[in-house]
Amino acid sequence: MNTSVLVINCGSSSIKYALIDSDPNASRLAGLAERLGSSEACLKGNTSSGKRFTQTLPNADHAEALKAILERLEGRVPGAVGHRIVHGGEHFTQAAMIDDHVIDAIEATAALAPLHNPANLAGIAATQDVFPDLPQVAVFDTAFHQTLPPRAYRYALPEALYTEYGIRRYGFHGTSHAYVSQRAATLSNRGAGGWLTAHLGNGCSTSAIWNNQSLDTSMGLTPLEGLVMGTRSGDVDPGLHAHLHRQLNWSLDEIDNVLNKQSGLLGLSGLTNDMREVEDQALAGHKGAKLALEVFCYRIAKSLAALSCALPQLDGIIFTGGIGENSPTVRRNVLALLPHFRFSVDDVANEATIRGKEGKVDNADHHGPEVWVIPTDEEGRIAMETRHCVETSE
Ligand SMILES: Nc1ncnc2c1ncn2[C@@H]1O[C@H](COP(=O)(O)OP(=O)(O)O)[C@@H](O)[C@H]1O
Ligand SMILES: CC(=O)OP(=O)(O)O
Ligand SMILES: [Mg+2]
Repeated sequence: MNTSVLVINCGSSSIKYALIDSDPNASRLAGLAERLGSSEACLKGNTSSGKRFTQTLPNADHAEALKAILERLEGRVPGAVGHRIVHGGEHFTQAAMIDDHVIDAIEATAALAPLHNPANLAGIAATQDVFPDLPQVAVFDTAFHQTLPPRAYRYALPEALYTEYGIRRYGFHGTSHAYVSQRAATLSNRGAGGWLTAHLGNGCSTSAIWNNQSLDTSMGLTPLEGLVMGTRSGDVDPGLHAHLHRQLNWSLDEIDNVLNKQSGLLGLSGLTNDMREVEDQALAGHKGAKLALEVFCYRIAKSLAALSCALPQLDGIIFTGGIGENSPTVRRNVLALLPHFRFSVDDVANEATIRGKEGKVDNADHHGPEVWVIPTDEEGRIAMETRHCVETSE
């Protein structure tokens, strides 16, 4: 097979893409088409000579944005397309060649990831229109977490809700947790022992990984459970839904919308879902922003402490995602809330490890668990799994 893979990560109003060669030294064409469906959609990316470009796409939908993306690939036709699919339910423990059966299975789980799966399906349809003859592969966020044992994936609910309706914890961001934990195991002397990972982007989740296998994670049936996120509440009292309905007469759709789109950093700060602005405003003394930062960090620390129960031993912790990779403040605040774990952060290294830098940020001479910052590479991992899936199906 021609070994370059076009990776497509379709969100509801954006598409991230990357054209990835099997030679890691080859230049990677990558970019983002955002605000799709609005009058000022925009495509940003790089060219093989490293130049940045920006292109306005008037009123573009997913299909039009994909066409514009393909025109930016400088004539390089990929050998396969790899799609990020957020929810694969229990059907998929690894990547799968896309056919009608796989599309039906993705549709069947769409209700569990309403912000993600419908957009992922739109990305598949648009790509199949443009490349009807290329192999297309689905790489699932949930697949890496299929190693969770029942004690971690079952809710304490009547059994039939699991056996008949698949209501259980699935976990997400699997390609990211898998990539960063394997990278840390390669870079650290500790190897593939016990690692806690914190993927902190717009969506946020933690995971406990032992010997390259996920043993527990903070997201559950849907990507709403767990940590505070950009606009998602994370954990709330399960009694909240009934309370809001009975007291405020809110419909299920209204409740869902508030918890998914108006909560998290945005809800707490009353300002923004963007951590950069939350930090700036917190420094300037804005009460809501200070509270948002405090709750965000406390909930991450609490989740990491809870997940440590899944591990026989703790070798280190890994921060990744836009916030994990770029915010020394969040990393410092989270670790300060975990004094029993004997982390020892090197403040200079912590401040310096931002903007795509990879490294260990603890003091070299201490004996506690290590602290790593590892920029995630969901696209690289999706390309690797896509290539493997195509080659083993040939
Ligand atoms: N320098 C920075 N300091 C703090 N947060 C940052 C910084 N750069 C990016 N972020 C945050 O990263 C988040 C986006 O993460 P990212 O992983 O890119 O998102 P996505 O989940 O959409 O891929 C936003 O909250 C953004 O504010
Ligand atoms: C699963 C999930 O939350 O994904 P994202 O971070 O891309 O929103
Ligand atoms: Mg993300």
